[in-house]
Amino acid sequence: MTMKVLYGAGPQDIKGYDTERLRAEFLVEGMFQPDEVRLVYTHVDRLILGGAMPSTKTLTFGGGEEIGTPFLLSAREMGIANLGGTGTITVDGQSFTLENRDVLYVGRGAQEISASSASSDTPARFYMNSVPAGADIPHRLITQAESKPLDLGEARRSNKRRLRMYIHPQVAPSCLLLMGITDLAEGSIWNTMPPHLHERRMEAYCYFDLSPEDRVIHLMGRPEETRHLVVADGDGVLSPAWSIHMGAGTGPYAFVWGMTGENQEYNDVAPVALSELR
Ligand SMILES: O=C(O)C(=O)C[C@H](O)C(=O)CO
Ligand SMILES: [Zn+2]
Repeated sequence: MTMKVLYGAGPQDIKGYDTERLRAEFLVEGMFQPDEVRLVYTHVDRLILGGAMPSTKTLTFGGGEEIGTPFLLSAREMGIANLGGTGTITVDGQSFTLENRDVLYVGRGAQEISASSASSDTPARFYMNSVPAGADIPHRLITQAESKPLDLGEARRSNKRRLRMYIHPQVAPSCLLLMGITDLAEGSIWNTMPPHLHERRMEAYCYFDLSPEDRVIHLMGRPEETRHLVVADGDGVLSPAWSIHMGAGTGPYAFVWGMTGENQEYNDVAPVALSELR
């Protein structure tokens, strides 16, 4: 297992960032590598994000040496979304089979986590978000069928999409983690349109199901001074509470969103009018 650290940046900092620096602070590349577990610890609300892609072997992790606790989840909870082929996550001997777009909630106190794929031809791609937690909540598999759907946007505005909530008070309660997956309707390209801000929660995205040649142009920053990141399949993006987050794809795509902060009120957002964007 590898763990990189990102320290985070504020709106004043990014005024002077060039493309390389902006990408270094906000874009997480290379999370999914065959037979590796790659995590990134960010000081943006202490969210850890990362990927595990078991191909030919079972990957075992869960030690806490990098973060100064006995185990990785001694004081944290975790959501694991499967973005690839069928796979299994075993948490302290309890096994869960995750099909594509199923999500596992792993509660605080888990010690040993292992990940394997049903087939090395179509390996599982396990995407993880972990945040500090104040209570022990039992591990729980949330299948796509159990998630709560929300249909947004319109085809004529190219922003029709179905958002599914998995780790959410009405579906599978957690301490502070929220996690879901949004799929764009065929022909639609815009996510999170119109955009919003939520000062009380940060957010992380992981874009997936893009063709190798396609990209998402992810918009970020203060509404009055936006920046963009050009994002490929499997890349993660950090969105601090001060930043908008929205994107347009050059081809089909989906993304996982994860949030943590002061509350779990999904609707606690401030809409941003498109006329405010610069
Ligand atoms: O397409 C969307 O809209 C989203 O998926 C929005 C994210 O869920 C989000 O930004 C939640 O705050
Ligand atoms: Zn948001």
